[in-house]
Amino acid sequence: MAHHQGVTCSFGASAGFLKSSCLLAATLTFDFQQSTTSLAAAVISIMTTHTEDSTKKETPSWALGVPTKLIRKVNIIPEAPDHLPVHTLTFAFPDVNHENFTGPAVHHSHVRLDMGDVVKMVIPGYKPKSYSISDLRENEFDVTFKVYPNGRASGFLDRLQVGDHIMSFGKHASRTRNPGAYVGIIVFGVGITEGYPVAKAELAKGTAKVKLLWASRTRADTFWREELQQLQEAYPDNFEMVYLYSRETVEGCLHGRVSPELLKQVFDPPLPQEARFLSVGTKPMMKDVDGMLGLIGYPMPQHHLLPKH
Ligand SMILES: Cc1cc2nc3c(=O)[nH]c(=O)nc-3n(C[C@H](O)[C@H](O)[C@H](O)COP(=O)(O)OP(=O)(O)OC[C@H]3O[C@@H](n4cnc5c(N)ncnc54)[C@H](O)[C@@H]3O)c2cc1C
Repeated sequence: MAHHQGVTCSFGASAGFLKSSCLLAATLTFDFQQSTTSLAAAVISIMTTHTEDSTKKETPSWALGVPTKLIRKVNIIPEAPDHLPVHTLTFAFPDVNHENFTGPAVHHSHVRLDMGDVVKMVIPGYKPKSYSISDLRENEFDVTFKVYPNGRASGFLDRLQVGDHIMSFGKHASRTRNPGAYVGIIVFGVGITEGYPVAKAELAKGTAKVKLLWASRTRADTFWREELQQLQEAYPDNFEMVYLYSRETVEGCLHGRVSPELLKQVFDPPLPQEARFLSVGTKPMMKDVDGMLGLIGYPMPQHHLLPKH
């Protein structure tokens, strides 16, 4: 899923460097004998060596990431014939100072969930792939992901075992916040991993009204329903959750697909000029939603909650 434009990094690595970085990543993933600290020190030293040896167009050293240890793995949607599995992986913050990250890479503790920042998971032999951080605690962070059939990145994450390391780094999404009293969030499927943290953050910031529309195929494709219910209870006047299912009719939920009419029905801000929107899904889905919002009186980018800068 491509939640947002332009955050996926493209790699122009030379064969030689790619090979050594894969080897390094593989070693770091499977050698559990060493401590994270010594692994991190090794990576930083290799990053430095690489910077000295490489030619301009090669993989930037900042994109190698640092060893990041998986400490918990929880299945939240089991695999079934009619839906794909979803897991939450909890990683410990890498034991590396923020100052050791260069370029656009940042330490995981610097990722801003309210701004839609991401963590880049460096998939060995492939490339860094973006994942929203679904929760950030004092010394650890969560990534919640759907496992796609033959998915290179999601398949690799799926095969990680507790105690394994993966190379990763944080990255700002280069967005600004365009405040408004009314925030509408439209998420498709696993896009809730960004939509829910942003909704929580907006409520914590005192946004008068936050409405979250979650479009899924069926109820079984959704998760965190209890957490979302708790958020509703914590902010009875400020938060509203709307479930929309395209392949199932469920009492109290909408049925159908996202359309201009549906968006008009769900989002009815008292002061339209105060309305801000965020959509999370594949690039075409987000583009479609922008078009639909434009049709019903919310032209973009004026009404974006988190426009790119
Ligand atoms: C900013 C950003 C944040 C993201 N956050 C998350 C997140 O929090 N959780 C998460 O699970 N993913 C997230 N993604 C998507 C993630 O980066 C990968 O694209 C996703 O895991 C699929 O990669 P893959 O290599 O496993 O699949 P690929 O090898 O790219 O594809 C494997 C198969 O799955 C299909 N497929 C891939 N993506 C989708 C899709 N979205 N819908 C339907 N079919 C698909 C492909 O068509 C192909 O057939 C995010 C993407 C971006 C850009």
